Amino acid sequence: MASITPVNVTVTGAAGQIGYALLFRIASGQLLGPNTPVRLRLLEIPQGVRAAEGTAMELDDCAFPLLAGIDIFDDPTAGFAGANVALLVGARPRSAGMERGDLLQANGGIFGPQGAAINAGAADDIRVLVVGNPANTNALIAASHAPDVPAERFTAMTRLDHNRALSQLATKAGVPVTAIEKLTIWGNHSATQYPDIFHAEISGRPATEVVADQAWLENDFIPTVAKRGAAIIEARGASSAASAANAAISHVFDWVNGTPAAGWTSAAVVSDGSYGVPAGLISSFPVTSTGGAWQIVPGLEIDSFSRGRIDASVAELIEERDAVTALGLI
Ligand SMILES: NC(=O)C1=CN([C@@H]2O[C@H](COP(=O)(O)OP(=O)(O)OC[C@H]3O[C@@H](n4cnc5c(N)ncnc54)[C@H](O)[C@@H]3O)[C@@H](O)[C@H]2O)C=CC1
Ligand SMILES: O=C([O-])CC(=O)C(=O)O
Repeated sequence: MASITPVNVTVTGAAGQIGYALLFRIASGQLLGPNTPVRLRLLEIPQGVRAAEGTAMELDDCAFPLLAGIDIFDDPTAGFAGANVALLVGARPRSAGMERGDLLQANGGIFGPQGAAINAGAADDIRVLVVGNPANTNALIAASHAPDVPAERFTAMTRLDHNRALSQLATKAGVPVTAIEKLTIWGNHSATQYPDIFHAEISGRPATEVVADQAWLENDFIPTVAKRGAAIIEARGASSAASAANAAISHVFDWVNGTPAAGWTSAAVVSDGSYGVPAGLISSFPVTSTGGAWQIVPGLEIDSFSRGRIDASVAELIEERDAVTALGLI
């Protein structure tokens, strides 16, 4: 039986391509589970509102039993009022000739005010997933503008990278993805990310024994996973949308409902200093979820190959943090 009070879910960039792949799945109950009604709050820029209205008409036309209402906003304060879950998808993409600093500046102009609006009016149990790129640093900017919200409630998405790695490893090993456990994405959602199979198991056996192929690992697996976003853009003429929406659904579902007893998944969460990642950075780790909170999997041994790769991606995160600090964005 459906519980009575709907959960308020705010989605930014609702009229974009990920938004279109995401909203119907949220409304059908896949974000929070089959007993939880949802009220959608769509946040767009003014130019996106008309298209969001069209999507809302289609959502109405699905007559989803769990969809308790849809509201559309172009003002962050209104859009995040009462939000229990916020999916920050809308972001400023890099355009031709744009420098890295310009990109960070433009996104600071989006994620700073959105963080402040979350701080001002979201529900006490607000959980935020940042999808819009550069996702880790956008999450850091939003969190820094929300001093009253625990930093652990701001996360960034590396679940798509995790799923990409699962799929590549399963294909190489000739097993279903369900045979694989304990794979990890470390660091930044960027080409420096490190997909780590050194703790992974395939049907209970060490993945590095099943796939004893260091050349494949270094020259194929790691670059394929890390550059998959660019490969999709090249092939499709547009960036990943349905797979990104799918990953966002899984991230939030697991956060709220808990991860299975065995294994772990990957998410970018605020570092507590684990694994040499400076405290306060939002970096991808192996994580489990219980009681509605992510926990970083403790105590894994990190060999020197992995250490170098993790450090390189974390160095990029530090650079991004220093750049947005210098720009006065955090
Ligand atoms: N973390 C990840 O794994 C992935 C992240 N992405 C990122 O997700 C973001 C969205 O991707 P798409 O949906 O394909 O882009 P899109 O360009 O199709 O849609 C973005 C939407 O955001 C809206 N928007 C822009 N600024 C906004 C603001 N301040 N408030 C509310 N809405 C705003 C735009 O009007 C547009 O409708 C991009 O930054 C993309 O790089 C994409 C795939 C994977
Ligand atoms: O590069 C992009 O805009 C898309 C992206 O993050 C991905 O597919 O991982």
